[in-house]
Amino acid sequence: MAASASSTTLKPSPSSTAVSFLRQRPLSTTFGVTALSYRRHRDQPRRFVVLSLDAKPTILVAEKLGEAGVNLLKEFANVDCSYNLSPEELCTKISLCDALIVRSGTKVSRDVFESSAGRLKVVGRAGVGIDNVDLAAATEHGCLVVNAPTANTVAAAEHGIALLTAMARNVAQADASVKAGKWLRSKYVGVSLVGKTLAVMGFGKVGSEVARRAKGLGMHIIAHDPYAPADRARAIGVELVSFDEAIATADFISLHMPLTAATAKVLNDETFAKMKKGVRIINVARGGVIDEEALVKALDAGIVAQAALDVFTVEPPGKDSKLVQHENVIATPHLGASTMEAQEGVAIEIAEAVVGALKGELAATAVNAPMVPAEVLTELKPYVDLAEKLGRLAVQLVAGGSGVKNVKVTYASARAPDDLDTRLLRAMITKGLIEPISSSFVNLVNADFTAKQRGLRITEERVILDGSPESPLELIQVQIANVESKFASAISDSGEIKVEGRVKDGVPHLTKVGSFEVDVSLEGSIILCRQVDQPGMIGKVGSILGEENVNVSFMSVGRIAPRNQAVMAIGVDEEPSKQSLKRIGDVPAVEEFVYLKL
Ligand SMILES: NC(=O)C1=CN([C@@H]2O[C@H](COP(=O)(O)OP(=O)(O)OC[C@H]3O[C@@H](n4cnc5c(N)ncnc54)[C@H](O)[C@@H]3O)[C@@H](O)[C@H]2O)C=CC1
Ligand SMILES: O=C(O)C(=O)COP(=O)(O)O
Repeated sequence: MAASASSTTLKPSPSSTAVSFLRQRPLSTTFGVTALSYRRHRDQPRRFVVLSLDAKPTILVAEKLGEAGVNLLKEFANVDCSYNLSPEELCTKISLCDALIVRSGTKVSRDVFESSAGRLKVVGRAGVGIDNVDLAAATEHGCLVVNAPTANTVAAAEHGIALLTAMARNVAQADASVKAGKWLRSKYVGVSLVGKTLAVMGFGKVGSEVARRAKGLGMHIIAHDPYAPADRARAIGVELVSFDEAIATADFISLHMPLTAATAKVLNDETFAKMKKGVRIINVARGGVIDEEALVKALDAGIVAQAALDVFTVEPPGKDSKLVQHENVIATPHLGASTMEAQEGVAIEIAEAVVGALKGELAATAVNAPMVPAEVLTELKPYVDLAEKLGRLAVQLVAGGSGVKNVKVTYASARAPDDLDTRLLRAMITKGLIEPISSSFVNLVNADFTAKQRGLRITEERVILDGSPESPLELIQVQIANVESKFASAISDSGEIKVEGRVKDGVPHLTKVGSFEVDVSLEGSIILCRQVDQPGMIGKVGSILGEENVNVSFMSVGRIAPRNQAVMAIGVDEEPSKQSLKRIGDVPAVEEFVYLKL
């Protein structure tokens, strides 16, 4: 066995699949005709008439975009700026366009991709969130989606601070009352910010900029972000704390996490009840992170004294929305990114990305998966699944606050290094490591870029096995160094979180956790339990899950020695309830356990 080690360069490779992906449809066939129309004479069959022939592509800009960006687009393409299109009008126009640029106000639905009949090659989102673009449909139609993730960070942070200060001093309500001819000086006495505790929930690009600014206002800043490195927070004088501590001690809570399955309605009846009475809430992230009905109740009960909201679950919110109409709520119409400067920056960022993508260049901010040559994908498919799932498992084993910086991936294969392109596998491991903890979408095009942006260093090692290389890989191992684990048994003898997997009969399997051998197919989700090896454990845990009809797909026990420490891996098809997980934890022989979603 020989080992060769290498580091990822973290530079986009010009030979990336993105290039072949975009070039699958030759530009000349779609760019040759920029405007088609048909005339139908009463007695003649329908026929198409070419109105103009042009070598330039056509870009539809469907929402207001900064002038500098529009000018950049015009140097390369015919640009059609048509705002406020109805869904039907958008679908009609799109069949004549090679690229589309939108912000958050345009729904780029499956219908849009279907109506484009294959001509649309790039959708550019002039901003961060791409929840208004049907990514699955885009990918199915071979359309690349790019966004502009950094140019509006400061604008969003500044808007958060604007809402914080305006709320504390009742600026919006007082302004309305003066304009209504009133002079209510004692009604609008506010609260001071200096010395108050602000909890920043989500310490990413926007959250950390908010923290920096709020420190300048003399506030004490704490932050909750299970995945942010503590040293980055410490560097700007911010203490990372648990979710419960953050919400229980804060006078002000500012939300800056992405909307994910884990953050949806994270502020709800239960969590409002844990807050300090009179807390004030700011939301410039996504409306869906708050249970809006629960917020109205908390405002009525005085638990929440005031809320300042830029984003809503449904935008625009209904005119009779109790939340918007609440006297202690101030609201803005999703203005976080709306400064002249941010919009110019975003416009340039997105124009460059769209033009580059139309030219077939690598798109560093691509957010959907490009197509990989079919023959490569067929062979690698189960390993691709294995890679992503090992990444997802590994990152979920990290204890909050640890930060993930150094990941080592080992591929054991009998193939010569040149015969195994690991870029796709590395991208999928990166996707698995990053997606559960961020709003980033990771694919083959943007994996290295995203990892670098997050300070995540992925090193790869090839272990060359003897024998005939029938399958591309024998095993993949993912190790995360310098972190603590919420499941101590996942730490290997050498001190890293370690998971290892193989493909068996075309199905990815988890075969090692820490130093324990297990064997569980990576379908559904997994419960890992460490216990004292003894008879009856499988039955006990199985019957707890059985009682609530959770189907166990696989169970395996890896142990050090009979009647010694053992790790049991249980694959489950459905998500067990919190109560069942608690009951498993309460089984006397169970020393620790963790539930991991795949
Ligand atoms: N209102 C507006 O106009 C704008 C809104 N946004 C929104 O602001 C949010 C933040 O954007 P960025 O800072 O650019 O994203 P980011 O990806 O840089 O930061 C998000 C942070 O949230 C953390 N996080 C993930 N899960 C968490 C959890 N369960 N609890 C606490 N933290 C968690 C991540 O570790 C990451 O550090 C996004 O939702 C984005 O869509 C961004 C720009 C403008
Ligand atoms: O960039 C984001 O995520 C935003 O929420 C900004 O949206 P907008 O471009 O202003 O419609």
